[in-house]
Amino acid sequence: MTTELSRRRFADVLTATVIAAYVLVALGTAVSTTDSAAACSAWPTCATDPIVGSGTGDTLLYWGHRVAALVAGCLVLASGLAARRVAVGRRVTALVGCALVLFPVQVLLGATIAVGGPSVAGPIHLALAMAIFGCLLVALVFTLEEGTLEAESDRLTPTPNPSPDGDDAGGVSATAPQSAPRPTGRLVRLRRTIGAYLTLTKPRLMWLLCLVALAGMGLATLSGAALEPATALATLAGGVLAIGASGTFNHVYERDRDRRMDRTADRPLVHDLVPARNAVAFGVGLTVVAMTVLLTWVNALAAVLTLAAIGYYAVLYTAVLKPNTAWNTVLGGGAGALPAVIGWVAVTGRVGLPAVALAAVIFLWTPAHFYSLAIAYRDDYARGGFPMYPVAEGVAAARRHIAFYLGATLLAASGLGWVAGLGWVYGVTSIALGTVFLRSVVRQFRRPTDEVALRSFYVSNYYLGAILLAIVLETLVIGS
Ligand code: HEM
Ligand SMILES: CC(C)=CCC/C(C)=C/CC/C(C)=C/COP(=O)(O)OP(=O)(O)O
Repeated sequence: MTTELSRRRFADVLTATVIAAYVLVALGTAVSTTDSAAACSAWPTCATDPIVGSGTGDTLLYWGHRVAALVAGCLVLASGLAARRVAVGRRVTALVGCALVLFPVQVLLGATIAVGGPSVAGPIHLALAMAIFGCLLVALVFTLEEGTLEAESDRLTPTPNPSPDGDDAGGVSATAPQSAPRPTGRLVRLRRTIGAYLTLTKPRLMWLLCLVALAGMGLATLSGAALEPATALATLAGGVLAIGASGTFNHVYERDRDRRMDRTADRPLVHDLVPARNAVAFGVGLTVVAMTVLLTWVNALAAVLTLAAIGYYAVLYTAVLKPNTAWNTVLGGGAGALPAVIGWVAVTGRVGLPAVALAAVIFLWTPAHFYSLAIAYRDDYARGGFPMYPVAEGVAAARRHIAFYLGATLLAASGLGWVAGLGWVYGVTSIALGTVFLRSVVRQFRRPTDEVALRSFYVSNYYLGAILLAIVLETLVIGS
């Protein structure tokens, strides 16, 4: 009991340390991409009065970074001391020990940068900060796992949409849907058919994917290119049509498996609300209109990349990866990452590094986003015959991967801020929502229920939505 309690306390301290280390990375990136470092050229205090000196948000960032470094340093020390007292295992002790050794080196590097040391110190400082965060996060995951695994089987609740007869994973569902009764009125029928076609386009995915493309366009303006409103509108319109097309092809290909899954059993093709042949024609039509819009009002490269994205989602992900490998989500993430590059290309006509950095953030975020949902719906995916990661490798392995991909996403998002030169709006948003995302994932270990996993899924969307909005704000609203 006492051991349990002290291990739990250790996990609390380590969670706080991981959050502090993340805040430090994100603040450090924001400091180096703003002019705030110029306001202070001494260490550990500034030569001038920091507040009276400028009083800007940039100065607050700068001081925030120093204070966060102090707090994080104390917490790393506290974690190191606690690891010696609590029976946490050698892996955890070694990882916390690494962070403890690296931290003073990092402080010295920081001081060197503050007093105007060599420019190579900056990237090394960022890399070391990421290494410290990585060590602490992995240590936290191992610690939390020790407390989670025993309780696992008792505490995982049934999937959110359990079939009425409690059909087991892997079996063909006894809940195969009946075709819905046909409505009689013509207007009702028309409304229902339009609704069915709309559902085929997967409209719920569109807001976030449009934000990805808009952020890509915003980043391009930082490189000096001008964004015409007509280009932005045409790119988004082409993107929405393309997502609609690929979503439609996905519905057609998966209609038999969708029938077996509770979450998808009400889809239009399952109920023959739209004949498969008409759906294919609809998808082809949307693709043609998307290409026409992009070729007429944007540029050829944006059109080619959009066609590649449709092929990626509809063929590579849906037909090849999803039914055949547990790596489907990781490899499939490229489809969702492409709109970042498409947005940038729409403005500049070529591919650029910040766009690739944004694409990397989306790519790494995708497993952290989807595995939580796949945990909650694991039985359903098993019924559909899909080897999603939690189905193929188990919930514990999936949860561990969520934490690692989350860490990689947070670091990649800081790298994006650095590469693109984003400022304090992006920095503060990343810190606030990144912390919420981190806490929601830690909660999955503490309370391993499907409800908590689902909540984490939604938080992943808010996190990405918020940092994309911050990029749009900073580049297209404040910066314009
Ligand atoms: C392999 C990659 C991905 C997989 C397997 C995946 C899977 C899913 C699934 C199964 C849903 C629930 C859909 C529904 O019930 O209608 C969903 C919802 C969603 N996904 Fe993803 N996703 C992926 C990538 C992405 C990407 C790249 C984005 C955007 C950048 C995205 C944004 C969303 C949004 C906004 C929702 C809607 C959440 C809501 O209902 O409010 N997803 N995802
Ligand atoms: C510009 C362009 C065309 C971009 C394509 C972007 C895109 C649609 C990304 C993929 C998102 C995705 C795989 C969602 C659903 O997964 P799922 O199909 O496995 O979900 P399901 O189980 O609900 O069918």
